[in-house]
Amino acid sequence: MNVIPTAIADVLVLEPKVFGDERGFFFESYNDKVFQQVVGIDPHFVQDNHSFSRQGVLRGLHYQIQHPQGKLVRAARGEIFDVAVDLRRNSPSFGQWVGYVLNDHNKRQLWIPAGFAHGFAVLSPEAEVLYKATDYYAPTYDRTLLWNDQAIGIDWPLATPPLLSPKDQRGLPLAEAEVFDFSGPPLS
Ligand SMILES: Cc1cn([C@H]2C[C@H](O)[C@@H](COP(=O)(O)OP(=O)(O)O[C@H]3O[C@@H](C)C(=O)[C@@H](O)[C@H]3O)O2)c(=O)[nH]c1=O
Repeated sequence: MNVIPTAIADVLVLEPKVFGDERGFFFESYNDKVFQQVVGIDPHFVQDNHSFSRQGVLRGLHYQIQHPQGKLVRAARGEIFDVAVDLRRNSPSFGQWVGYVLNDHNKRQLWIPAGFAHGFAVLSPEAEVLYKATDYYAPTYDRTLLWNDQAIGIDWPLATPPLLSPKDQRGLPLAEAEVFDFSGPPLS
């Protein structure tokens, strides 16, 4: 497992070791012991999610203001630009974002602890995204941060306007969004 730090200390890119042979490939997409060693926390993942989207779809930026979820994200098919925005009010990186290309070739995973908004744009004709979450879906507390808020300034690699859900079209800019009152250490 190769661990790549990002500009936001608590967000990490994880690169699993892939074993290729004439049959194809094998890799451990999650190993609890290794995760604890490289990330330094003991997560309790309780939900696995799987979504399919077509090119140009953008999902996000989502967070739960109570029962915040840490997420371990990967693209099992296709390619996405995956983004985390720090919403921990007292964090030195509050309001900052990081974004990485995750695809079925690089097999990179993005670890996003609780306290962040998360979203992704689909760069390939189709993409299937799998992610683990450390808390359950809690629709009452589900919030959407506006994907193109100028104050955040995410540089989405999109040639045309994205396809958004009605909920995501109504996302709030950072200045109006509810944010988290903790700054860290990261909650899993
Ligand atoms: C997220 C979620 C949705 N749903 C249902 C509610 C709704 O009817 C349908 C579609 O929900 P959404 O439109 O919120 O799906 P989506 O836009 O894919 O939401 C997801 O986006 C990415 C970026 C995330 O980070 C996730 O945490 C989640 O918020 O699925 C669940 O049953 N469980 C869940 O955990």
